[in-house]
Amino acid sequence: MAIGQEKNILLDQQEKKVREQLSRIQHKIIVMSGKGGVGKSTVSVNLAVGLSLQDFMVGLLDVDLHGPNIPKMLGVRRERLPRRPDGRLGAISYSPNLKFLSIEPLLPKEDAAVIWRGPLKISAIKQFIGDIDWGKLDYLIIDAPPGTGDEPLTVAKTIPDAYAIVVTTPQEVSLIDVQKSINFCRKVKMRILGLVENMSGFICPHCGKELDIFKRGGGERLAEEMGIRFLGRIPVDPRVVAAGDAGKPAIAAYPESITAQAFEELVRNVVAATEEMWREVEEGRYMRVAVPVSGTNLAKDPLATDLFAVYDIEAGKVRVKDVVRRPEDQDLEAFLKEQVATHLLALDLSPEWKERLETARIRVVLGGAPDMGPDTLVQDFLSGILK
Ligand SMILES: Nc1ncnc2c1ncn2[C@@H]1O[C@H](COP(=O)(O)OP(=O)(O)OP(=O)(O)O)[C@@H](O)[C@H]1O
Repeated sequence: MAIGQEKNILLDQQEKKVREQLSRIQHKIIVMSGKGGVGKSTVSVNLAVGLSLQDFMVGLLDVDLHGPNIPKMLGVRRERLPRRPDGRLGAISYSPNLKFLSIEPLLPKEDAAVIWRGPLKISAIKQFIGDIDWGKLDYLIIDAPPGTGDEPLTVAKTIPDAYAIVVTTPQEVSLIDVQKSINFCRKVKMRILGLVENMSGFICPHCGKELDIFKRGGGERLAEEMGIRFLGRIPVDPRVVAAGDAGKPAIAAYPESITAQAFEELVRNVVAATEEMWREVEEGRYMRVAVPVSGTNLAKDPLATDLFAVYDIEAGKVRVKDVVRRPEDQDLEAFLKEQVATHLLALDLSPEWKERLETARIRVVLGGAPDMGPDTLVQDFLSGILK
C-alpha cells in the first residue's frame, strides 16, 4: 500500500474514533480568550468543578501544549493515565464525577519545554480527544490556549458542535480582543455560549467585601452590542491565586465567599444557556442550512458539487451566509457534520443518501428549480413554500 494511502486510512480511523468519542459527550464548551493571562484556566477549572458539584459528569481538557496549568490548579501532579481493560487510556479522576486531562503526564519531565510543530500539535489535540476514553459526559470543558491560532482552530474543527465561552477582563484592550475571538468563532462557525468578565471589581483580602477600586463593567454592554449572552463577572480576589496555587479551586476552597458565589452564578448561567441553545436547535429556532450550488444557481447533484452556501438562521432570519468548499476527500455526510449543518436544502438527492443524512440528524428538504439561486430557496423554505 502506498504511504499516502496508509496515512489516509490512519487519519480516517482517527476521525472515526474522535466522532465516536464525541457522540457520548452532550455539551462541549471551549473556553477561549483573545489574549493570555485573563483567567481562562481559572474560569475553566472553577466552571468544571462547579458543574461537577451540581452532579453533572464533567471532563476538563487542557489543550495548552506549552504550559498546561490545570493539573497544578487541581492539585494533581504527574499522575499516570489509567489504562482501561481494552487498552485505551482514560482521563485522570479528580472526583467521582470530574475527570481531567492535560499533556503533562505525557511529557518526559514536569518542566520539559515542548516544541511542537503545527501538524504535531494538531494530531496531539485530536489524539487527546479521540484516544482518551472519557466515558459518558454531560459537559466537556476545554481550556484552549489564548488567541486565534492553530490550537483553538483545531479544537473548533475537531469538535464542530462545541460552544465557545469568551473570557475577558474589563480593560479596553481586552475588550477589543473579545471582538477578535467573536470574529474567530463566527468564521469557524462555532456557536458562542457567552461572555465572562473576569477580574471585575476587587475583593478586600481583609474584610472579604467587594471594593470598587478597579475598573469593572463593559463586558455586559459589549455582550449586548455583540448580540451574545453575558454569563457573569468574577471579581479580583487574592484567594483565587492562593487557591489555584494550593491546588483547590476557589469555588470549592471558599464556598461562602463572594467569589465562589460569582462562580456558582456562572455555573447556573452556563447550564441555562446550554439548555437554551439545545432547545433552539430542537425547536428549529436555530438552523444551519447548507445548499449545494453550482455558480450562482442550485447544483443539480449535491454529491457531485464541492460548493455549498451555508446559512446561519436564528428566529427565522438569516444571520450569516458563507460559501464553503467541500474538500475533495470528504463525503457529503462528513462535510455537513463538520459544518454542523442541521438541514440540507437541495434540488434532488437519492433516497439512500436522504435516509443516511436523516439518520445523522440532518433534515433533507428537496425542491426548487435549476435556475434558482440558493438565497431564494432558503427564503422559500423559511416562508413555508418549501417543506
Ligand atoms: N478573579 C481572579 N482574581 C485573582 N486572580 C486571578 C483571577 N483570575 C485569574 N487570576 C490569576 O491570574 C493568573 C492568570 O490566570 P489564568 O492562568 O487562569 O489565565 P489564563 O488566561 O488561562 O492564562 P494563559 O495565558 O496562561 O492561558 C493566575 O495567577 C490566576 O491565579
